[in-house]
Amino acid sequence: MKHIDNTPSTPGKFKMEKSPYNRLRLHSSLAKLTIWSLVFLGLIFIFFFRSPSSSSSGSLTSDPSRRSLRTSSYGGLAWEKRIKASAKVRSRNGMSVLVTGAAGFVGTHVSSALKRRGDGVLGLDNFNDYYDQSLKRARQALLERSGVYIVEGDINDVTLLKKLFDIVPFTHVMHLAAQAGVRYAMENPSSYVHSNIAGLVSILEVCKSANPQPAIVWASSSSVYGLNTKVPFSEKDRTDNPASLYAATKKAGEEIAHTYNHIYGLSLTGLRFFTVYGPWGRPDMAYFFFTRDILKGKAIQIFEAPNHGTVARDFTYIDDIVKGCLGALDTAEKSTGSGGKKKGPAQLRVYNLGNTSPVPVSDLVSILERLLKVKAKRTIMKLPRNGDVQFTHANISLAQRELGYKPTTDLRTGLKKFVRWYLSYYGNGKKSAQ
Ligand SMILES: O=C(O)[C@H]1O[C@H](OP(=O)(O)OP(=O)(O)OC[C@H]2O[C@@H](n3ccc(=O)[nH]c3=O)[C@H](O)[C@@H]2O)[C@H](O)[C@@H](O)[C@H]1O
Repeated sequence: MKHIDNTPSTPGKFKMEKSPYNRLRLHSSLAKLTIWSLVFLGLIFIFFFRSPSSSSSGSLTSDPSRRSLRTSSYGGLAWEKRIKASAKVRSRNGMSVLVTGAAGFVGTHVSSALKRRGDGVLGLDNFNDYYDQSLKRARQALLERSGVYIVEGDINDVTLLKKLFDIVPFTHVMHLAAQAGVRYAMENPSSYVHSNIAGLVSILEVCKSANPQPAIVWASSSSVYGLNTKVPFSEKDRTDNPASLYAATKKAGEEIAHTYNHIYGLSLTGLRFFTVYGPWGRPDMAYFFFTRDILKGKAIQIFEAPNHGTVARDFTYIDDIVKGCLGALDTAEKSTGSGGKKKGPAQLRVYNLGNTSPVPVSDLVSILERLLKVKAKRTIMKLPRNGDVQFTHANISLAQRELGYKPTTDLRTGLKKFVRWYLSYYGNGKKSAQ
């Protein structure tokens, strides 16, 4: 091999680098260098794209249950300016409220109502893909037009939460971010633990250390009444028969709230929402996807309890729920702790926010048929054992007395408003919800 190496191909013209073999060697070394450089670059690329951004805690990316894999990026003067402007109180005695889950159904309505009356509002939402993200973006655009900024981030991102409290001394937190839906808990159980338990604890941890500590109002659920048979459901009833993991995480949230109130003097109010519906609603809820499917001519399943038992819900219209949320915020007393230490007893409350008139699901479908002027293709199905309960019915006397809560919208009136919104949003059923 050596002699070939040193033998010039053309006498007098020997140039090592021009030897075909050496060229080959050079090429092969270049190729190796390129391959190794590519491998190296690839590793750097993988490292950077898999590791959390420096400004995010990383808990979002490390949890496989989450469907919003975008890490939030935040910081900077412009960002802080937007936050301050959004949270600025514009009315006398107004409050500055951090609304978690602000791009959600209830979150959007509550944020907008608070802003309208001059309170300062800052939203927080992780825009996960549990349902159509474009609907969440449309709600965000709606809020932006009224001056509410939504910070994109996860409630488990404690670094972000602390930063928000550094920028704004929130007087109140309206904690609505959650993994909703009773049936989806069978598909993705860890998402419920991530949002409804770990996320709640993150919020409370940051609130307990904040100075001043804010008062917290948060979303519990009618589902905590589980398999109870005594109706209407009262706050005094036991809540240890959950029928779904969703319900169990909301019940756990109520116990966690008790602990933070007891140890740290946080003022905490849990609101047990009863099947909230209305414009800008959640596409995973029956009234919403029934509307979509009826318009498409697709069959819908109506659940029935054993022995042809009626399945019914105390459907509650969004505007009534918003009034209940504002009533809870307005009557919330201050937290008593400071520097992470309790200074005295603090308020701990829980309220039913329902409509007090349960309606069978089959009647809901009849109302939709009339409003949409389309006959539904009904299939009757046995109530599946996946978290659903047969009925819900709220006793709201406590909320009435203490929050001034008084629902005024019956299901027909509320669905009429929903259908009007649905048709204008999705364009007369031609473009339909996903
Ligand atoms: O109050 C709550 O705390 C919860 O309310 C809501 O749960 P639910 O009351 O179960 O609402 P939703 O799914 O709309 O089903 C409505 C009815 O349709 C029946 N239903 C449902 C689906 C179907 O295909 N057929 C059917 O008959 C079904 O059996 C039920 O009777 C929220 O989703 C939940 O996040 C939580 O906030």
